[in-house]
Amino acid sequence: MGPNAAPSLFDDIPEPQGPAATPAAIPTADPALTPQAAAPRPALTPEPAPAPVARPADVPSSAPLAAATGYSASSIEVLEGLEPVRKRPGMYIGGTDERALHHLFAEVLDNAMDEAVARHAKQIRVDLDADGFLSVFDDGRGIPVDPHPKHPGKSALEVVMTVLHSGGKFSGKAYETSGGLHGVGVSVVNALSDRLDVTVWRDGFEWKQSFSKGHVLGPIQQVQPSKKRGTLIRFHPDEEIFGVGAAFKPARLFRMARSKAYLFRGVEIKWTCAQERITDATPTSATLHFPGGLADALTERIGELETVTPAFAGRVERKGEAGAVEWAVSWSPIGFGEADGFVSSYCNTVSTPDGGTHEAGFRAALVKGLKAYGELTNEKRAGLITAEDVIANAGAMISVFIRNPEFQGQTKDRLSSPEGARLVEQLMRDPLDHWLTESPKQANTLLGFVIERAEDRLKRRKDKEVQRAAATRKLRLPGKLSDCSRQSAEGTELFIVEGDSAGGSAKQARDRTTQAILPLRGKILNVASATADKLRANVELSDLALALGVQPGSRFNIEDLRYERIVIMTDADVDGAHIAALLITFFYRAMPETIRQGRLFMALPPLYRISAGPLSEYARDDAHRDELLATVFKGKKVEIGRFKGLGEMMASQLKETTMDPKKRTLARVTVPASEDEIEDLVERLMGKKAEERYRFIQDNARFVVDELDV
Ligand SMILES: Nc1ncnc2c1ncn2[C@@H]1O[C@H](COP(=O)(O)OP(=O)(O)OP(=O)(O)O)[C@@H](O)[C@H]1O
Ligand SMILES: [Mg+2]
Ligand SMILES: [Mg+2]
Repeated sequence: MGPNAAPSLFDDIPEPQGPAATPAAIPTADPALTPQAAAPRPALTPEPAPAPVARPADVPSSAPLAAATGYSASSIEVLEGLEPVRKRPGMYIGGTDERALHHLFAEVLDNAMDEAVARHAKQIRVDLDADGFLSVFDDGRGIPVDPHPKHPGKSALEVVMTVLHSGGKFSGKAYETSGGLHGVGVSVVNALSDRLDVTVWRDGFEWKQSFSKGHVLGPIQQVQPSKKRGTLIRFHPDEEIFGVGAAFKPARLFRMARSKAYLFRGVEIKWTCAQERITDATPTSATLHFPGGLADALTERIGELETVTPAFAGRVERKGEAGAVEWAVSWSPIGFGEADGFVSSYCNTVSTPDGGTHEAGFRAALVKGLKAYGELTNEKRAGLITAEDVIANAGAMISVFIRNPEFQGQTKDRLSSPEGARLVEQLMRDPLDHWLTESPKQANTLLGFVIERAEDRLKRRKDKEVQRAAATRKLRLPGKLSDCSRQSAEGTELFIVEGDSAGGSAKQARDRTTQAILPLRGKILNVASATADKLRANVELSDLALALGVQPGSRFNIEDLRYERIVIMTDADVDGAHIAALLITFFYRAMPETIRQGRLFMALPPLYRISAGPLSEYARDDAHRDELLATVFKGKKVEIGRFKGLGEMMASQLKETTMDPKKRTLARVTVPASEDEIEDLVERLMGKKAEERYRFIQDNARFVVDELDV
């Protein structure tokens, strides 16, 4: 950090919207985050001595070998039909967790979307019932029901549902640019459902067939004459695979359905969900239809965030052959929610969270376009720009339609067709050049912004080099910090304490080698509602960042952190809790990575000291006190002392109860583990809806999460 770093602190922390709120980032318990320290790893078992194996020289035929090891031709199994799917679901849906469970919906919805994109269906209906069954209907052509030429006695429908690699999307005759391509999707859903019913309307009739765990329950039924068209798949995931109680999450289904509607203007998705399944703000019914496509999706995502320029959005179809690109991108100086930027990409309406060639093409188009514009306008610094600089603060959505795409795996998390990059780069370049030259003012603003990112990056790199070179030299640290003597971060802790007197006790109680103390003197702000300007001006918070060796906001880098752990140590009273809540909020807003990586803790100082003669114990709260009185001190004449604050404790007491790693208990601050929950949390804490946030805080007014000894 340079000498005038302070004014640049906090300049890119998202501004909160709505009225003030206090505690935030009050995470829920997450057993996955229990530290390794608390649960020692099992010792490695010693290398096993090589098992005695008969050598070929000793045995003329392999028969005795087979007998000895039990491994012979009969050990090699061939799994029939859908058995492999049930035996190894991971290969088909990436696991059996919540994400995998929702992938079942993606498969069925993808098939319905393929009908829509091929312009045979206009409407899709998604419905989650009270009994946990999920239905997807589309008014497309309907899965063919006539007898299959290669599977006598079976309808095409049955083949599609029970035979892997059966489908109408291999040749490109029935579909042009489909998300489906393996002929696997819906058969996998069938294999992993304890019940699946298909209804098809076509050829003048309604048809029906049912399955369980991939097995057909009876031949296809011709139910009644009907003029309707379409396919309805209603299914229930098998608890044997996904675990007892596994159930679809309405919020997640809704989000998936909504993003599909954004990806193709020609479709309307009707959503309904049984009220009793809903635990959050997800609507029970909605019609999703977005004629504005990705441009609308981005607008919604950006909300009222300040952006550098109006969004750059467009859609281009390739002439003569199948292929199209649609995109929308905007840049935000303060980041998007908890991240600096994001790229959401899709191929043939299938979400590709791990990116791939289309994202590469997108980045290449932007970098080349901006550099070319820089040359045109004689801005030499444009030469510095890399893809990283262009993308860092961008919020981008990109959707491509290509024939025969290639993905990694059945869950299609990453697009690997080289054509993805070529297509996007080619089709985007002209519109980008036009957009830039059409409005030089906005183009210059954007170019300037991106160049700044590039210069920042270069400066950061240089700073880091300097920092390394001066590793042993004293860094510029706030005066009130009592640093520890160890140079590396490993095994070190920073205690943030409230007030000078507590700071004094903590200084005496600490282990100088590994424990540093930073007393906060003035009032810290209500960080949840303060503007970035106010945060910047707050000396206490600036000093905290300096002591930690990091820059808050988008330039935060967890590797800069000077300590392994950060411990908030405040008095065990209401004021202390308030300050702790403000600090957690600050970390959550300005350096959420510290929480995500489990580096932020709360100390748990005692409130009472109870003694009877030579016997003495500390109690953390009233309940703990009562428990001790009823057990350890039962029937004894006791003296109870209440600590008014940390500063009142003797250094030895503070050490013994709160700071000594061998005796104390710390609480780790965590955030909910799943992406969904984090998104929800961010939405509620940072979002525009004050009443939402208020309710959330009320529901979660506690922060001690995982108690653990570290
Ligand atoms: N809603 C639908 N409307 C019409 N045909 C469908 C529908 N759903 C499935 N099909 C037919 O069933 C075939 C098999 O579907 P399945 O999902 O198993 O594989 P796929 O979509 O071809 O490829 P992928 O494994 O990549 O999803 C499809 O290719 C299509 O011909
Ligand atoms: Mg499919
Ligand atoms: Mg199939």
